[in-house]
Amino acid sequence: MMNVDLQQERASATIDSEDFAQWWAGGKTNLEQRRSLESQFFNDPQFDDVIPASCLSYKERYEHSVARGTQFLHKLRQWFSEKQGKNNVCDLNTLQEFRFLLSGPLGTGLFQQSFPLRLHFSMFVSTLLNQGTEEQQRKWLSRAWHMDGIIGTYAQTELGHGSYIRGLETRADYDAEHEEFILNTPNLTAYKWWPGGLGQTANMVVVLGQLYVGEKHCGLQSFLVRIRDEQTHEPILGVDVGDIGPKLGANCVNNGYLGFQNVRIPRDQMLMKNAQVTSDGKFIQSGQPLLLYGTMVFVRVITVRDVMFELLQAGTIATRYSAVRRQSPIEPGKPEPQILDHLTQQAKIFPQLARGVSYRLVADWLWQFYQNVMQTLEKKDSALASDSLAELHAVSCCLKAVATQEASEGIDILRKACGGHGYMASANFDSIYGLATAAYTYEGEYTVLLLQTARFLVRQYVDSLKRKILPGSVTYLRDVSRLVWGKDLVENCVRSLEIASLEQIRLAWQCQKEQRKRGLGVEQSNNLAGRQLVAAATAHAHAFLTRTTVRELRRIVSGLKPSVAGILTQLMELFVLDTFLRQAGQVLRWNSINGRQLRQVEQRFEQLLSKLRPNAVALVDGFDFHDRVLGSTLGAYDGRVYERLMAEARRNPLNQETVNSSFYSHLQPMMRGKL
Ligand SMILES: CCCCCCCCCCCCC/C=C/C(=O)SCCNC(=O)CCNC(=O)[C@H](O)C(C)(C)COP(=O)(O)OP(=O)(O)OC[C@H]1O[C@@H](n2cnc3c(N)ncnc32)[C@H](O)[C@@H]1OP(=O)(O)O
Ligand SMILES: Cc1cc2nc3c(=O)[nH]c(=O)nc-3n(C[C@H](O)[C@H](O)[C@H](O)COP(=O)(O)OP(=O)(O)OC[C@H]3O[C@@H](n4cnc5c(N)ncnc54)[C@H](O)[C@@H]3O)c2cc1C
Repeated sequence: MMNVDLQQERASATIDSEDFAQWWAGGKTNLEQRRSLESQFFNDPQFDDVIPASCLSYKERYEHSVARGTQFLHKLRQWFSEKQGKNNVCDLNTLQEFRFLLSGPLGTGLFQQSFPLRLHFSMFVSTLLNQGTEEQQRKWLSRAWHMDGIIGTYAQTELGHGSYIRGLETRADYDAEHEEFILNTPNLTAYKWWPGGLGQTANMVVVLGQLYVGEKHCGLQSFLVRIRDEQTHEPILGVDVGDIGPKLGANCVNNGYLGFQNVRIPRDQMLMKNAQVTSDGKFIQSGQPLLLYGTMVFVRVITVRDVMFELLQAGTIATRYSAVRRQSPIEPGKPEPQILDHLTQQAKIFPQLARGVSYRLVADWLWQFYQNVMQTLEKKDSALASDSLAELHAVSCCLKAVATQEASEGIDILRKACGGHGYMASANFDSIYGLATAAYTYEGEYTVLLLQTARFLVRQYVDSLKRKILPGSVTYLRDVSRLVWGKDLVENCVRSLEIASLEQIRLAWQCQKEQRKRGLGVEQSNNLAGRQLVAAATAHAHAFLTRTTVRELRRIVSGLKPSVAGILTQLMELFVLDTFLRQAGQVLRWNSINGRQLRQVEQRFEQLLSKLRPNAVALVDGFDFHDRVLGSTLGAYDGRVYERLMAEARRNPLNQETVNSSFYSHLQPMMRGKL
């Protein structure tokens, strides 16, 4: 039976959640296909949970995720190859599509704490694709794609170094006589530490190590290394491998450690698309060295989409729960309202929904931009390629940093918006938050990535002073006009964010110059200007996110059904106004905006909350998360929150006996003074 409040919400909404769901899924066919695929898995008893996953031990969780992961991949592959037909070869688009099935809603529905085979596709296969020569791809790619004797992962980070990649200590020495590389872990800090699936799952890795040919250091290169025997799965001689242990979240990923002692691999297992070692030991750098970092760029790009889903999963749970939960009369003597009617509750939840929708539009744009840059890189026009890569790096770094930070913060706001019940593991905010906050750190830590973007921004700012043509993402730096507060509030807000960004970049540049004038070197000056540089990259990200959201929505809006267009326009506006208000410190620092104008924004913000209120439940229904994807007692479609909370408590293994054995062994002796 459906909760009556949710029934009422759905009946009185002015948008059709099905229309929204079709747009969200990329069309009716896509939506139907996704639902049919999900039902094949979610209705299959072999994918049911007997015991709540949160009640399993760490080891049991791993074993469960491998058992389920292999069944999942087997079934999914069959479905995917039928769908792809003859096109079932591994290229960038196919990989992205498949990876999305693993880590998007379907994968999340089956693995709330992720699973260890994910890295094989997102990082191992993508590295072969990006960094392997054609010959290497012929040898390895199809096998890897079909997991034919190969389960891979990406081993870059070490115990001692993660952010500063050039500091990695793993060594690969070329032995010309045997045409082999010899891999070594010279000390404890050189142990690989963190790679997902490395602990007990993977049998091959892409390893990043410092290449030496004789005495000559040839920089970091990537190597394909077998670490476990294909048949027995025992570690190869000289390989020391294991799992690093429980973490704050993502506890089924099987993150591992790895050390090498004189492990030999053939010469053709260095990935040689951009750099080669000839058989007689000549090192040739034939491509742009930075392409070695290509896998990281790829994952940063797709992470924006991953955290968008996590934020909206949490948003769906909090919205439905807030429509079911009744508490605290607004007027004395009146019935307790749905907590969603408290304006402050709307102000916690709706901006997160708006942010998620904005990330969706920006993630689509970013993926397109990534593909365009990849095509440019193939054209071998080195100047153009290097400019495009620099822009892609800068944009993807700040978007990944800010999106993961805001999504994690948003998920925690949504968790708190569910009061005490939000803290239950069965509400599922812990898993969702655990994954989102991991993304804040992995694939480039937040501050470290913002500093990368800031370098690019300062350079573009200096170019703007020289009146040079600027890349698309920063053309606004050419516009030095002051803010003219007009009728269009959205435009006022976006423009003031752009001005704040421009001025903050200018300030960061001035700080660097001041330090240089004091006689400090470039690096020390950058370090001392660090706070301003991070503020500049953050301000740029906000300006870019708002401008891109507005532009992308306007580009597509005419092709949408009026009710979908209407709610998306409200959400876009809410996102822009919310960003402006949250960044008010920066905005007011760099723009002349008076109290009346600020109040105008606040009033419109509050008005938008009221406008969205009647459609909130229909909107989150439109994201079309299956109950299994939400995995939450608070967020299920039928709204039977209290029944589910109680049923889940009763399923808890502790409640399977009326008296636990610890009573006889400890409590009773304590009470009888017999300890
Ligand atoms: C079921 C559903 C579940 C979903 C969720 C599941 C979660 C669990 C599983 C998730 C899987 C996670 C997988 C994670 C994997 C990893 O984390 S892999 C390791 C990633 N590591 C990093 O990202 C390290 C970050 N550090 C760096 O990238 C770099 O070291 C640096 C910070 C960028 C600095 O590099 P350095 O070599 O020191 O170079 P610099 O001297 O600073 O820069 C030189 C110039 O190069 C430019 N540059 C740097 N990187 C790139 C690049 N990638 N592309 C292009 N250009 C680059 C840099 O800007 C410099 O340019 P100039 O300013 O012009 O000199
Ligand atoms: C869940 C998870 C999964 C992961 N999966 C993988 C994987 O599959 N493969 C893999 O190779 N790695 C993986 N990693 C490792 C991950 O990429 C690194 O942890 C990440 O890049 C951060 O590096 P670090 O741990 O060295 O942090 P640190 O760099 O030590 O960061 C600590 C602090 O130092 C600051 N700091 C560091 N450098 C600078 C600087 N230049 N300027 C200013 N401040 C600085 C940071 O801002 C931060 O506040 C994973 C990590 C996690 C958490």
